[in-house]
Amino acid sequence: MNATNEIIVIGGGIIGLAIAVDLKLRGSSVTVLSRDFQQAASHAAAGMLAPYAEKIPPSSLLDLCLKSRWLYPEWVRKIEDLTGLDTGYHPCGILSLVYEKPSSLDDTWLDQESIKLYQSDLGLDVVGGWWYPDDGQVDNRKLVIALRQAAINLGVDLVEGVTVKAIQQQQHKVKSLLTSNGEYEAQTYILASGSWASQLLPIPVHPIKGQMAALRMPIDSDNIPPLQRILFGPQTYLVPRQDGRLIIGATSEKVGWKTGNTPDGLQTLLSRAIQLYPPLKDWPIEETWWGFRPGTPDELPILGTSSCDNLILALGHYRNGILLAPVTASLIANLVLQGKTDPLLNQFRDFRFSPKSSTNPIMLNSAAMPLTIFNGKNTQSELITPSDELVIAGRKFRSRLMTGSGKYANLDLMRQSIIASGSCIVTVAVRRVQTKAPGHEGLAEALDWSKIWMLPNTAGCQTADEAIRVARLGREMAKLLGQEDNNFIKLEVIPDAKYLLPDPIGTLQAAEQLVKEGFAVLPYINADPLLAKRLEEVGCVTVMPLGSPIGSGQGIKNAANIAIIIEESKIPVVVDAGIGTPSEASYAMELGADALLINSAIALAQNPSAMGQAMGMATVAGRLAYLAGRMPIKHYASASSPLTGTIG
Ligand SMILES: Cc1cc2nc3c(=O)[nH]c(=O)nc-3n(C[C@H](O)[C@H](O)[C@H](O)COP(=O)(O)OP(=O)(O)OC[C@H]3O[C@@H](n4cnc5c(N)ncnc54)[C@H](O)[C@@H]3O)c2cc1C
Ligand SMILES: CC(=O)[C@@H](O)[C@H](O)COP(=O)(O)O
Repeated sequence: MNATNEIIVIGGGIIGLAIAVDLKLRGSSVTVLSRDFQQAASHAAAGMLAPYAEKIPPSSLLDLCLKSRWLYPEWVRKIEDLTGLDTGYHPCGILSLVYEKPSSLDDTWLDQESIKLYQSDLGLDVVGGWWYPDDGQVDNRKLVIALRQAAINLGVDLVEGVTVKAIQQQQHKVKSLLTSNGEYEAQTYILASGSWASQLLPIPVHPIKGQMAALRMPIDSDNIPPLQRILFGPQTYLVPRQDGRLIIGATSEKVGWKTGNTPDGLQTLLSRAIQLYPPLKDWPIEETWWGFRPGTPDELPILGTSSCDNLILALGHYRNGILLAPVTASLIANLVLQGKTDPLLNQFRDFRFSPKSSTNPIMLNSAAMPLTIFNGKNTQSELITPSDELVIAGRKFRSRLMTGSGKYANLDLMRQSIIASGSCIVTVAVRRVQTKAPGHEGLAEALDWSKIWMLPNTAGCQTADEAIRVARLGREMAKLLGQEDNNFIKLEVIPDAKYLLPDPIGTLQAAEQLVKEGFAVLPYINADPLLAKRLEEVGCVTVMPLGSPIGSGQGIKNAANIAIIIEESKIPVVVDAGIGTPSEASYAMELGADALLINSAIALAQNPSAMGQAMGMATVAGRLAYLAGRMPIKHYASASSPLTGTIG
């Protein structure tokens, strides 16, 4: 165990380093743990400080960006003074160029003739644009080097080449960090690990790849290069550095963690650049590279406190992390040291992705809802209101029915049945896919995983250790299918082959470990309210009590205990296993379950696709009935028609 620190920052990109320097300057003791400086987006970026050229509409994000741009000159001067190093800060202005004239023009618009006065030799397609004198650039590579040096000079403990493998939590607090360099403890932790944050916590941050290139600009007899201002065109920008390099950016690709420059990426990049400014076609290429922008579903950063009392989040800066570094550092340092959330941070809190929040939902496209027409209306799409979506670990799902993928006669039937059910979460047995067990060959290819959220499960594991190992494989499996940020695991620890009843102790042990490793754990349990509570306390994101043994079709045999779990749980309750008919599905939902998981009843029906649809409808019906509130039960009858005014 490393000595107890006051503050540990996870991630040594521009955001982590800027925060560490700010905290250290205010007297805190700070450690930064970071894996790889070269892999950081901060190294890959173009370094534009461009709130206007980026056309960020009036919003909290624009306010944040403008404040940061305003802080920039003073901030870089401080870093340069601390280190004697240049940061390449250059408020050179940005010329924003378009190929199509906008429909409404104000008096800042520059037409083709006027724009030539700002820059000659522009591409013939350029019809005009705008001049933003206050936007500018910093040389992000130089800046990060200077920030690292500043951190070292100030006495920040900068530990590089170390990977944080897990954030260990207990009772809503981070207890310690498991790293490739042993265990670290601190009073406060700041997560600033950019695109990789979702590997440690269930946070909706994902990589958006950008490919880049640098050319060497020629110079004239006075040593002046042809470009001195940034040119910001459609899907491309040219950033002339003061040392004569021209940075060309950037592609924007949702390809997960696929590294490397590609022929297609570079061709796109260079042809867009030549279209904007043709003379560069003859300039020598100096370097090509790529990086991962930390994207979020609403393209806003995630800043502020988290569900763990001593963990602060500073990530998801997407396209503007270089620009946003000074303001992020200042607001986060205030939050850590004074415990106050600045109103500027309000729109950026992580709880906007949580159940009670109505803004900016994370939408996962559901599989097609069953087209069931009653009175000419599509009942399902009308009846599920956006505010009634199922939310698990901050992720929203349109359907409350989860389905299994086993026991179908063939994969086509499985696919049709799942689509008919409207389910958008499908559980897959990791072990059976890995071993290509009968019915599981080709399963990965059979479903459209861009529409369906995979719920890997640890079926076939008899002990906690086995389940932990298989869960890790599950996470890799989801990644291979393009779900990089999928850290969900349906935890099954089942030593009993006859009734397939789960082992409560093994389940709790495995859940504790998997939560520490950053999994969103959905444990399958017997309907035991105390166990459900313990699992909630260790950080599971749902509990999944069984209705009756898996595959038995006996229905809901333990309604009283399930009702207690529902009453006591703060996390979603998913009734899993044993449901045999739509009426049983509806009953579980009427009890107040948040969701259901059904496999055998659909797969083994004579017409699985029709049964899938029926189960989907029953889930919706039960949910609506629960929300509507049932009538009271009475001992005696009470006539429906009025008794007054009856004849004779
Ligand atoms: C091609 C491209 C062009 C861009 N252009 C601009 C621009 O012009 N202007 C602008 O403002 N922004 C730009 N950006 C965005 C900007 O680069 C990012 O928003 C910003 O760098 C994010 O900084 P960060 O510190 O949060 O993340 P990063 O810079 O990615 O740093 C994260 C660090 O955390 C470390 N880490 C991750 N996981 C772990 C772990 N488990 N344990 C230990 N360490 C870990 C990583 O190794 C990395 O060093 C661009 C980005 C790209 C990719
Ligand atoms: C697929 C899966 O996870 C099952 O183990 C689950 O418990 C569903 O049970 P039924 O097959 O009884 O619906």
